[in-house]
Amino acid sequence: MFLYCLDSLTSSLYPMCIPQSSMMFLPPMDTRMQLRPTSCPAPWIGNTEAENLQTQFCLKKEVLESFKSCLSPEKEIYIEHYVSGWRGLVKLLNSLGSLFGFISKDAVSKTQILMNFLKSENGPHYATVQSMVKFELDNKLVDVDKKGIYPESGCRTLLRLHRALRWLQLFLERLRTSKEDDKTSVMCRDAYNESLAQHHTWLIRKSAGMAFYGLPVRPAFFEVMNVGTPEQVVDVLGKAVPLLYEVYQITEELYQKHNLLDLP
Ligand SMILES: CCCCCCCCCCCCC/C=C/[C@@H](O)[C@H](COP(=O)(O)O)NC(=O)CCCCCCCCCCCCCCC
Repeated sequence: MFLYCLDSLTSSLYPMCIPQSSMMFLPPMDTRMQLRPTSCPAPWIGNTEAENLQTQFCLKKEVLESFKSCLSPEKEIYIEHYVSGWRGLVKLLNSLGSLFGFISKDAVSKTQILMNFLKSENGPHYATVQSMVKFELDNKLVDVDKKGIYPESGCRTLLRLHRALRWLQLFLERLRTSKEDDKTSVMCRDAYNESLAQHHTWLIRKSAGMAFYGLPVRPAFFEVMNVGTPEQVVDVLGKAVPLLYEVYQITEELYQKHNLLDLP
């Protein structure tokens, strides 16, 4: 079955092939037709060129810089910048259309939980991932074995983003080393199967698998990142991937040390 999908870059329609057996996981037709939610206009569409420049998403500025600033010289991870890196990614995701809405909604909800902790009276304890872990464990604010009275602790919320960070790093590495004709949907699916998928229910895995078919082709995806020529994109990805890996590894070791990698 072919569906026509709005190309997020050129606003033209491009065909995407969807297996018939998977159609039941798609959102209702009226949602599919409106491929970009009105509340999330494409970031590059403004009334004037100046507005376009101000509102355009930029991978380097909104993601790379945030993840760079989230590491302190002592290798502590600042939650505020970590969250801001995720928010940049959500902005990019929103620009790809409403097919990805259920993913961005979950990411927004998780970043919001962390921001709420940061703004609360306990805010200073949530400055870094390290201080958050210490504070929540010392004060028994984490459901360790099964869901209980703290279903939305900072530790379990950040763990979900942490697992997604592994997917992101694997996906970006595939993109970086890909050739022009390689399929973004395949790169995304392989990275997902190697990481996040094992933590997701069957329904989420099927829905995510369907959404991947809606990804723009590689050249269009590179343009959405807005960092310049394909060579420049590859260069930025070459800086982003090791950085994301470092943030991932620091969190992974911390969570491992405290037995937090399987929080319900
Ligand atoms: C560009 C393609 C984007 C594909 C995204 C691939 C990841 C697929 C994730 C599917 C998540 C589906 C939503 C629901 C998830 C939750 O069930 C699940 C468990 O939470 P719970 O324990 O509270 O129930 N949540 C999670 O695992 C957290 C998922 C967070 C996903 C954030 C993804 C943001 C993606 C941003 C992509 C931007 C691409 C950038 C390329 C330069």
